[in-house]
Amino acid sequence: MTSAPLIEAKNLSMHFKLGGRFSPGGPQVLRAVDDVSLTVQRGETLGLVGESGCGKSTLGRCLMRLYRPTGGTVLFEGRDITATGNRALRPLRPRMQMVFQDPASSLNPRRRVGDLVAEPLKVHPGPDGKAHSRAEIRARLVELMDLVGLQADHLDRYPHEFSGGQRQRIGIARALALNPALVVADESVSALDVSVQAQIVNLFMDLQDRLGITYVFIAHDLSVIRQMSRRTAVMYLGAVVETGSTDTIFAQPAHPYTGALISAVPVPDVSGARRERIILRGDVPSPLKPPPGCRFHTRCPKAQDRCRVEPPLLRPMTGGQLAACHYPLV
Ligand SMILES: Nc1ncnc2c1ncn2[C@@H]1O[C@H](COP(=O)(O)OP(=O)(O)OP(=O)(O)O)[C@@H](O)[C@H]1O
Repeated sequence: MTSAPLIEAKNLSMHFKLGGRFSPGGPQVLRAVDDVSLTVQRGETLGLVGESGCGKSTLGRCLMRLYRPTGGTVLFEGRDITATGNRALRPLRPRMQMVFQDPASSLNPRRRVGDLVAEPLKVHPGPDGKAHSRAEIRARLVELMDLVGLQADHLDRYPHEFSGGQRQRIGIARALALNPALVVADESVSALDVSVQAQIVNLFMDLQDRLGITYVFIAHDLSVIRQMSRRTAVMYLGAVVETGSTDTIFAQPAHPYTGALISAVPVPDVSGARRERIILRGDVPSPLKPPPGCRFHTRCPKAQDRCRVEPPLLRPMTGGQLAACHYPLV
């Protein structure tokens, strides 16, 4: 057994080139992900949290190599896959799967559930290199339905016959079809009602217990992140500003941005203490032109002169987490 992390990103960047020579502003570079390093151990969940547009989905897609990063490296099971071509990636594809936010748009409405869930099994051969037989596929479909809490007779129905939560179960069954080691769940419960959300979160956790799957769980909802993930990375404007144990980050946020996110939601505090609400001023700056120094300084209630010029590096805080801040909260 190797102790290498399942997935590791080192100084990962994804810069999109926008416009061209002839567009009004000329070519521009959008720094969706900027110098991010993180590791995810086998069988754990890393929560990725941050406001809309901070780069969570782009980072998830780089980790899965759906995007080829413009800088840095991605290691999957210890192997550098940063620049691996599509052909060489193909045998790895079954090992990493994505569950999206809106199952309605990712499931073709004209195909039966059985066909939708079977598709990955038809595209990819089994571990022995042979195509799956019809009997194998049927048996696997029944098994998958059971795993996600649906019934075998659901396989003959169409997606529109299901509720939002059930459709997400179908999306999860499809993602699990090939026994992935890594699942990147991108806002996978965000579109669901709160009670249904809880059921799907429980399903994700139950599947992790049973199958040992590793999750990168992307959400803007902190309570979902808190429930799901042992470790959390907080992103702001393309960068990770704080990362560490979820319990520590929620109990003692060090970065003022994390503090503001946590203070904005009614998260029960074990000590019974009321948190002071930290109000952020202004809007998130454009990733086309991130502020110099600390990229959060334009909105930070604690910003000082140094923050406007010197970019803070991630460094250990008293609670044990890492935070990129010159003047942390703790
Ligand atoms: N293919 C692309 N081309 C150009 N810009 C992109 C592309 N994909 C994302 N972006 C930009 O990159 C930034 C990060 O987007 P991303 O979707 O990763 O953020 P996010 O945190 O996942 O937000 P959301 O929760 O709203 O999806 C945004 O400014 C977005 O407009």
